[in-house]
Amino acid sequence: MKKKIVLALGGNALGNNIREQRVSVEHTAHILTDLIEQGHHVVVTHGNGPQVGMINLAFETAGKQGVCEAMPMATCVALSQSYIGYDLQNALHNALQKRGINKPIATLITQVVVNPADPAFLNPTKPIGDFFTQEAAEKLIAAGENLIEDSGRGYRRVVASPQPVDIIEKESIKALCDAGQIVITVGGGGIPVIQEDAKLRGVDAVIDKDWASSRLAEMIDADALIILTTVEKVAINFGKPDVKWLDNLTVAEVNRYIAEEQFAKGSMLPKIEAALAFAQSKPGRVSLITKLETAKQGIEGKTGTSISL
Ligand SMILES: NC(=O)OP(=O)(O)O
Repeated sequence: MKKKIVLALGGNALGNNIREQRVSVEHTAHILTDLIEQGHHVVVTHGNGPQVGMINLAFETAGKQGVCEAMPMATCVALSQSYIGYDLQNALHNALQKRGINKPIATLITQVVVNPADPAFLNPTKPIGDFFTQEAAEKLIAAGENLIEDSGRGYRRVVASPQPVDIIEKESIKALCDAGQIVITVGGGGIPVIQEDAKLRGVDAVIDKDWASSRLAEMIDADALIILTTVEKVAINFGKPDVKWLDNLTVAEVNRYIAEEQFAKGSMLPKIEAALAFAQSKPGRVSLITKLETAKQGIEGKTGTSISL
């Protein structure tokens, strides 16, 4: 069955730097083309953790040298949307052309409304940019910066990550989808903005792309939300001898595993919660968590971890 699918690309679909990204998006584009060739209507979203950190650091460094002013984080997210969107749009165009598929592709600069009273503004948790050694991190923390240890891989800067409340460009996304176009949107979770009287103002934050993708999937009435990550399936008792890889889950089962603290905070837990929110928003909606390489089999119900009511 042909489906309207919101597909959230993780870091492994993009790479961690400019060179890796160029190579990774070609591979990603061929897999997206497989889905498009099957007749699925694909809306692509993506993360930006490494990229937005790199952009922010570049402007901060240039600012310290008096070359230009430091760039506000909301503008750094906008730059990451356009730069990643360009690479994806270019690679997808080439992959589609190679198979003789003529389909318009549009990358949409997307603003996402957040609540200025969101407690996340008081507790930065979203890792961005490159990794630091403990020694380097301690110096930056002493200088007033926010860094945390990220999943045993080193220290990274962290910024606030409020919940997405609304997507300003949702009607444009719907119109492009309805016209049969491939849309790349809510890149990096969307540009975080707050509503002040009748105006929108960018704020210093990076929204979680899985949560923004879940909200988007609801708003455009998608059939499926696919969150791509580094593992083919979600597991409970992960890293233990009795590890169990999960196939098809109900909302109730997921809630039970969350209560048992089966999923790592800042890693699998936000993916599960975002997937759960979409799956329980309406009967018939399905969320799937899997790897980029197994997305096609996942849609066919052959692998991945799916969640439905
Ligand atoms: N914005 C966001 O969630 O990016 P990552 O997925 O790269 O962390």
